[in-house]
Amino acid sequence: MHILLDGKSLSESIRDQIKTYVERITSRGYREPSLAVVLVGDDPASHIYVKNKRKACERVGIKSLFYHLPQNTKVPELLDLIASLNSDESVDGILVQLPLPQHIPQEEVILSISPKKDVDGFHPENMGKLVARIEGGFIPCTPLGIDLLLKHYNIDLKGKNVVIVGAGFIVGRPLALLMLWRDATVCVCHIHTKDITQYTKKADILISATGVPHLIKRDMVKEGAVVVDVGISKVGEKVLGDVDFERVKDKVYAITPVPGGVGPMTVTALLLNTLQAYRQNMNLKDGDL
Ligand SMILES: Nc1nc2c(c(=O)[nH]1)N[C@@H](CN(C=O)c1ccc(C(=O)N[C@@H](CCC(=O)O)C(=O)O)cc1)CN2
Repeated sequence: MHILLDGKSLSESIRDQIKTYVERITSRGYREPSLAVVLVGDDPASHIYVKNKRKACERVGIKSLFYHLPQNTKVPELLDLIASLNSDESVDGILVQLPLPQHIPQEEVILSISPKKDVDGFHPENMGKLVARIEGGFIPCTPLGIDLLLKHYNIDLKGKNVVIVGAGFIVGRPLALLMLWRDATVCVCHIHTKDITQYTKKADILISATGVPHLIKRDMVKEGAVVVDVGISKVGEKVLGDVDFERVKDKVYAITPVPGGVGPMTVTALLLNTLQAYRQNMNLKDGDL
């Protein structure tokens, strides 16, 4: 391995810059940016992610408003809350933590969030901008975090074979669109793909987002590839990624660790999206600050 793609340290440096920006803007009399975080139910992992997101907001001076609704919340109650957040001018971004309890239709909830406040980038208007390569929409946080990480380490994507394992709504599908936007040749493998190794072995850049611990073995990776691991699974006391890091690391040019790779970049991308929502809401232009 030549390079460890260190999302933790890149995140710290981006968050320092965000903090400086927020301090500067508030010292000039503007209000602080704000993010409303909505959590429905008691999924333990979601609780941890939400706690981390709120802590990250507070550290950079973004106000976080937290709405914790019970597991048996009725759909209209959640939609009413979102409607009131949509019309509250002091709220810049709205995030509904996924997954939602089974009785709540995810699509209906996502559609109810104002695209201007959709800092997760899941609303079809923002996904559409990703398809059409229109600047100014919100890019989903994990794909944006990966893009920033690859850019920071000067990993060029133009004409490269990017193979994504996992076609989920939060990572795989929007990431494929973003990689296409970066002029990569993109292949997406999913649960019905036969013999994924034939694809992964051809990847210049292999990105796995399945949540299956150690799915990606040494013989599935091309020599000198860049490997990005989005998976996080708890196995006993251990946190494992999708990639068998110890056996893969000396075969590749660059690889992300788990933890400390893509995870912190996801949260940092959320802070950047919230800042973007704030600047658009406050009508701030680049020259203003
Ligand atoms: N509304 C959303 N819901 C969900 C999203 C999302 O982007 N928006 N993504 C995932 C979970 N997720 C953020 O919500 C997330 C997962 C993991 C991490 C992270 O920092 N991981 C650490 C390891 C943490 C551990 O030890 O368990 C790391 O990789 O270093 C951040 C965010 C589903 N839901």
